Amino acid sequence: MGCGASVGRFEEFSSFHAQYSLGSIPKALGKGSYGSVFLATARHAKHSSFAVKVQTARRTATKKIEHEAKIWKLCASHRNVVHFVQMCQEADIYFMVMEACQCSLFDRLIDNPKWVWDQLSGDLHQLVSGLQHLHSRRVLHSDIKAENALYGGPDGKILKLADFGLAVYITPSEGPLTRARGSRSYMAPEMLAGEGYAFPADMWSFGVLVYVILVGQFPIGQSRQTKSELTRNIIKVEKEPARVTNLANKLKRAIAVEQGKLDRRPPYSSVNDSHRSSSEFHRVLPSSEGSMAQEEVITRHVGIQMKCLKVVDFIRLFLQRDPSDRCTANEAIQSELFQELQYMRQEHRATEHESQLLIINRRPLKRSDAQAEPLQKPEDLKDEDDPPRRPTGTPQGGTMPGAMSGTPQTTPVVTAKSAPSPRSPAPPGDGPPPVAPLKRRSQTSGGLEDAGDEGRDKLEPLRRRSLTSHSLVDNSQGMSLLQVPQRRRKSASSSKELDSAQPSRSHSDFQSQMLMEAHEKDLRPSSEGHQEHPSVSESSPRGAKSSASNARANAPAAPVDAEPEDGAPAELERGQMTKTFSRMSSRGSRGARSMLSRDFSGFDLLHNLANTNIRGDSSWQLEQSGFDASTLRQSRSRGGLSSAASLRSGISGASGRGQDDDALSPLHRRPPDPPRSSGISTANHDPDDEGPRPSALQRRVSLGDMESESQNPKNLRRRVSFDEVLVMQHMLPQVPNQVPKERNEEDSD
Ligand SMILES: Nc1ncnc2c1ncn2[C@@H]1O[C@H](COP(=O)(O)OP(=O)(O)OP(=O)(O)O)[C@@H](O)[C@H]1O
Repeated sequence: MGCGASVGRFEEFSSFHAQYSLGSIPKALGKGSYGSVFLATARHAKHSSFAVKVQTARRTATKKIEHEAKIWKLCASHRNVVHFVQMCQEADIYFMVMEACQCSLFDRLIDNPKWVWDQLSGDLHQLVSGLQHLHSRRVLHSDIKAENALYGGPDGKILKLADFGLAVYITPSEGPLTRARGSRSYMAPEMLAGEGYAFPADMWSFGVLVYVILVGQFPIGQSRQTKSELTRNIIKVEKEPARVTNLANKLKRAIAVEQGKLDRRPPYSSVNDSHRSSSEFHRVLPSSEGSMAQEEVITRHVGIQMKCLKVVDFIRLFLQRDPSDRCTANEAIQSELFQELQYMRQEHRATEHESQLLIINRRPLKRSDAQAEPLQKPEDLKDEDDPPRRPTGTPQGGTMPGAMSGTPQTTPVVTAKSAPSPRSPAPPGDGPPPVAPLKRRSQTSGGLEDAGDEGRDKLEPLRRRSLTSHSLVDNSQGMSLLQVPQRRRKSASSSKELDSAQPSRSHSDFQSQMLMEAHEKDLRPSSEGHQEHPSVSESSPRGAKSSASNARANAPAAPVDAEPEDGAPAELERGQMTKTFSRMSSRGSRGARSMLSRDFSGFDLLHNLANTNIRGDSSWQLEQSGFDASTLRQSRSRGGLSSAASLRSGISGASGRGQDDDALSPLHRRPPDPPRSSGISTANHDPDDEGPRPSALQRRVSLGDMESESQNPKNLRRRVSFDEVLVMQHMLPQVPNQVPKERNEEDSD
């Protein structure tokens, strides 16, 4: 049974303009496939701002609009779901009134891809909480992606799930859904393979989203592949995406190498002060005192890497090919990641050190990369042409909304990879502000009326449509994200933005525009966007619902996105602090060059690991299967100061236990006066470059350079260390990603 029937009919819609005002010039907040979102104010309470999604029945089927509102109402009563206010209708225009948010997660990723640890885990926790709520109400969102997570709440810090246009209410009596829907890059393999899907499909999409947040690219797919190629690549994932596996392995190896350096270095107390002050060891340190210990630097590296690994392991809970191996939202909320978050929030309070452990997605995310995915027809609209779902054998019932409320989350048998703790953390408090330089939309009480008074020149252009595609970055060449040249970004197309200079319009004018837009849309082929997913037909024709095993059997043995194996480990000289430091600063010359060739910070490390080979110390190169972070923890715990510090940063940067602020904080204090002449350019490369073009200085900064020239004062800058660059990241003004403010074209294959 389709979900449309299960949620009942809407009451008569009231008039929108009797209750709300769009202002003399409607202020656009965003534009989607089916309508535009504007800022509105309530007439009876001028200080109340709302967002209203305006859709025309000609553009979007009435049934779909009503279905979206019904599903939304079922699950809107949660802090991590955008609040649904009401639906209004005037003629054939529908006004979906909702809580106004400030920006989407996608906007945030593009505008400022920085994350600090507790903020990241807090945001992820909020997303999982929203999903948990949806699934507990038996609502499958079906379109989890960065564009559909909005920052809202009183201070814009609460992440909320939005856009229920593809959501489905799954009754207990219904079998898995079969029609693929959503954004292809986020679609679960079983969905694309036509194997039937349910709530685990949302969790796969969530895993993809977290990977995008962390790495800046999709776990599967390449930039120039067609939809059918992407579909095949997703379907033929063996157990989990190869990129995820490789990234985890590289992180483990890198951590082992760094830990090995700590074990090899002489005890801190044995370092001769004269040596420290006379050697380059002192000079390369970025702190004002110049007294940061080597182990602190390494400790910081390990801390970042351990955090990266934690998040990658978290992602692996969801990116499992077999839906029954995937973590449910209920299980995810109890994962180790969130347990630590809870500890930090309640007992430890993140220190400055921890909160400044930057996780930066430096990938030049581009909106032009994000392609609109032809979205699928909601389930309730395809009753006539869809095959019936397979019954599950569960008792009939639960077809009315009232039956949903008490229905627990009953996903198919899903097992988390790691046993969650029985202790369920309470939802964390609001995280730190998502981003400082976010382009926040005005939500002042004056609303649109004021906007009109202030002049139309100040109107914010229509928020570019933000849809995600299968192709953020071409990873096929195994290039570091830092090495991937940013393509030339197109300037914003004024024709695709709301003309901020258009004259003030009356309601009828506005209505006319909506009708014109609807007419234009109707003229386009496939304008409804409800067609069968082409890729589904290509890769898994309907009626030929291949099983997972069949789909995998048909796939080539090696994943297309498999990455090269890690390279041979580099040799590490024991007991020489300066050389160890230099080596530490340049793990693998290739990686170091890459790191230093751009503005660089903590999570660039992850990018580097994700895309290049790592060379480590052979004695510390652990077998993948034998590696265990807890083993490292135990081994380090025997080693005194360095051990404690490393563990505090590495493990407890996440866990927050045993923080040694004095030992760790100097690195993380932001220098008061940012020197601009650091020698490291933060400018983006020419988008058309074949590859990165580091400056002469940057080219010199390599492992060999640092070691061979380390005693020459003239070459001080050449010995810029990993961590110096880290700190420079703080010191230098941020170069915002230059993202074309253009609306994406829809894919057309
Ligand atoms: N409550 C809101 N507050 C602020 N902005 C919003 C709100 N809802 C939506 N937007 C903006 O409008 C854009 C389009 O909204 P929405 O995704 O609901 O439309 P859609 O037609 O369903 O889009 P899609 O093509 O993703 O299906 C969003 O990407 C977001 O930027």
